[in-house]
Amino acid sequence: MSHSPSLPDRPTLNLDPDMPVEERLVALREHYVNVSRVHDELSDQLELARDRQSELREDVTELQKENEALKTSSLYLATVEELTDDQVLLKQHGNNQEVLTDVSPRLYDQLEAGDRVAINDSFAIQTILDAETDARAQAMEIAEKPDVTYADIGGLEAQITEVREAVEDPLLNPEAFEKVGIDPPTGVLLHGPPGTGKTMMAKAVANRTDATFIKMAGSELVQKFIGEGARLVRDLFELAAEREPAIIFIDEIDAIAAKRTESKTSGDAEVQRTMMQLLSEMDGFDRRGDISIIAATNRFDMLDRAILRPGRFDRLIEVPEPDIEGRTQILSIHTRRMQLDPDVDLERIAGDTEGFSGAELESLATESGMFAIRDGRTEVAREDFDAALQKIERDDSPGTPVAFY
Ligand SMILES: Nc1ncnc2c1ncn2[C@@H]1O[C@H](COP(=O)(O)OP(=O)(O)OP(=O)(O)O)[C@@H](O)[C@H]1O
Repeated sequence: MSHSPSLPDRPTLNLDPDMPVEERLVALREHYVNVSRVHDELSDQLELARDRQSELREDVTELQKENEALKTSSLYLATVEELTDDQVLLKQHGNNQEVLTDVSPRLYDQLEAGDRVAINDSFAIQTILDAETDARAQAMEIAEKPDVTYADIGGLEAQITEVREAVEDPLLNPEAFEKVGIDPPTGVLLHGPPGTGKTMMAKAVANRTDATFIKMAGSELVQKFIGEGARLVRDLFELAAEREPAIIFIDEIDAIAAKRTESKTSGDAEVQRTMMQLLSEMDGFDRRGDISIIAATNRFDMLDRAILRPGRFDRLIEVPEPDIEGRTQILSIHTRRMQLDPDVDLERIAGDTEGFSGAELESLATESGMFAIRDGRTEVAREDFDAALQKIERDDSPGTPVAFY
């Protein structure tokens, strides 16, 4: 990289008042010549600097493009097998395909055989994965003790009771199951429309039992970590064993456990491998009560029945859209930190929001607060809820179904 050239010395002019006029004139001429030279040198330098600036701008644009590409495209994982003189031999995970690829000198210097890297469709290396950016860390959300409690969940009393029996009791009181001589359920499957509180329930059990909450999203396993699904599932169970007591929460399990389709693309094979790994982890799972598995889906109809066999997800709990009573409770939970004008009638609002999920009721409350803020008030009034409701209904229409179940 070029360094900035040093600046030319500033010419000095020493005019002795006693000098004859001619000599002063000569000195002035000389000074003029020097000043012009310095001016030319500085102009040259300025031009060089401008060139450099536009080069750097191009670099920035290039890097921004790379950055965008990195954010938007699907990435595949590969391991560096060997570094040749100026190329890198990679082995792609999942299909074990070997490819030789070019790399920039900057990346080349950082690479070592054995490194795990993310590559794009054209096998260009996008990033080197270090311990932190390793797929395991990215694919799992881990919380020591999530802060959601049962009191934060509205309208799901029966479901909460079932979850507590199936997950909490075996964790807190395993002897009871031993004494009675039954095995606790292996896995609990929560199914129902989006935004109805499934994730919240899993977090609340973890909170109650002081368990580590480890979440993995099925869709990410197959879309983002192509070729890594099976390994990540294995890692998930290993991590849970390290962090006992733990609750494994697999969201959108339908993404890895959908019924087999006719098409036989490699993507399907990869999904199958991920699901087989999950089934084998569950089958080999020694249910001692300190690790619980909860999965959730909005697409119960799509599930491969193999995952519902005894010893797998053998406890099904339906989490429906809230009824009017549930909606009232959810609204009161999400408005409990707000100052409500006495004319706000949550039951009436619940009556007007048939078909709303918990998540949608939460946004209704937030949206109402926004209307109050816009109006310069701290108290939220009935008309704010009316305006929010109108806005949400307008945004949803025409024809976008609220839930898809
Ligand atoms: N029953 C409920 N009580 C209170 N809040 C709720 C309820 N259901 C949903 N919410 C609100 O909606 C948000 C999303 O809910 P959650 O993530 O539990 O839904 P989910 O059923 O897991 O949805 P998805 O299927 O989309 O993953 C929560 O953070 C919460 O604020």
